[in-house]
Amino acid sequence: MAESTEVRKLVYLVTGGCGFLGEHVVRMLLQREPRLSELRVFDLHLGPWLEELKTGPVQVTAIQGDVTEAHEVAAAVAGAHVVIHAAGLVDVFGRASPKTIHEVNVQGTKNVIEACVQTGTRFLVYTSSMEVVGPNIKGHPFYRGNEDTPYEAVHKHPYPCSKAQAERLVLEANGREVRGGLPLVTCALRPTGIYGEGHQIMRDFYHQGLRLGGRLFRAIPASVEHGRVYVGNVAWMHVLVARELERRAALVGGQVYFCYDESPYKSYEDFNMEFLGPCGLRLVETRLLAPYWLLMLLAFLNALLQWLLRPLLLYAPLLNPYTLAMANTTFTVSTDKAQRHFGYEPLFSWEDSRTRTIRWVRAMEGSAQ
Ligand SMILES: NC(=O)C1=CN([C@@H]2O[C@H](COP(=O)(O)OP(=O)(O)OC[C@H]3O[C@@H](n4cnc5c(N)ncnc54)[C@H](O)[C@@H]3O)[C@@H](O)[C@H]2O)C=CC1
Ligand SMILES: CC(C)[C@@H](O)CC[C@@H](C)[C@H]1CC[C@H]2[C@@H]3[C@H](O)CC4=CC(=O)CC[C@]4(C)[C@H]3CC[C@]12C
Repeated sequence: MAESTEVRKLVYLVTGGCGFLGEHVVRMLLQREPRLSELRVFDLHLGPWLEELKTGPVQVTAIQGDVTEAHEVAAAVAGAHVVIHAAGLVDVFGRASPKTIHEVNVQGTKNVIEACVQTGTRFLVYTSSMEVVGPNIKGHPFYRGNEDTPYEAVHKHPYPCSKAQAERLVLEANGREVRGGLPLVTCALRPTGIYGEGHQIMRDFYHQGLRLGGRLFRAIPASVEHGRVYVGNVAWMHVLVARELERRAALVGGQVYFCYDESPYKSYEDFNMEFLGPCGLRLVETRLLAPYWLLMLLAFLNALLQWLLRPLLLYAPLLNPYTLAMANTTFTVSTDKAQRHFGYEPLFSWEDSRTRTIRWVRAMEGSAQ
């Protein structure tokens, strides 16, 4: 960890800094980056919690802005030493149009890259995703794979397509000359399914279970492994790689890193029950009641209903053809690339991550009663 006596001279910008991951990155930077003089938090929707951060030694600058607006991005980037680009439209439930997803995730990332080049910011960390790799449209499993594991990364859904395009743009920008004549250094982090305090999908599962009398119904075989990672460890990897980008530019620049930790390899639903079970929910076995063909039918009916209702209201259930296919395809990673390249080790153990997440769900429980 950097010496606490270090001079505070660095300016960081976190785009999407008020999101689920973004907030944890902001808080982790304030706790573990002693060289910070200013932390800029750029987001379409600023959170009220930012105000409480303005009493410390670091200047926290809240910037309400849109990454699809190049001039707003350039104004936020100008003068920053490091940009952590976490802003994105994370939608696999049909809430946003493919066009909007592309505008935010791809054009928004282009705007961030160009802003770095035009204003002279040299270090860019992009929050990519496991989805850039898979699961692919053919449902091929990716079992304990790494950054070099061969895999046919073919996608049709707008979200993984946009993340793959954005990641490619970031990696291709590595080495571009920025204002002042020095090279841009970029890298991309690929978290698996992030969980932890503030995870909206976990909140949705919890509320669904409350509505169903404390029960959730299994849709996915326990044998299907799905990679998950605690949000605090994702935030920590961002802080660490941002710190090492300058010192290890030749090694880290232009690289991708899966982001995972010691969270156990389980099915998506069984993993969620690690937190929802201690909060009173139980997972009902439905093997005989809900064969896969019936789940697919229900998923397609949900998609049809969403389309029919769209002129009237947004109907966006957890179960749709894409989410069912994702959940039903094994995708787990096992790699030491981040450890070898910039010394990443999870900051939070599985036990600590689980305890913190359960505490958060229980706090929701209190607010739900
Ligand atoms: N949630 C997950 O399991 C995973 C997420 N990721 C990536 O992590 C990043 C953050 O994701 P989450 O925190 O889960 O999502 P989130 O939706 O909680 O956070 C995204 C943030 O970006 C902001 N944003 C959206 N459109 C914007 C725009 N046009 N201009 C400025 N800000 C905008 C939102 O207001 C929000 O605060 C995303 O890039 C996502 O692709 C990667 C792997 C897994
Ligand atoms: C209704 C049941 C079929 C239930 O099991 C569906 C679960 C489903 C909502 C999730 C299963 C896999 C998740 C995705 C995965 O973790 C990878 C992701 C990476 C990201 O960058 C964003 C989130 C997500 C797409 C994540 C979304 C929720 C699932 C599809």
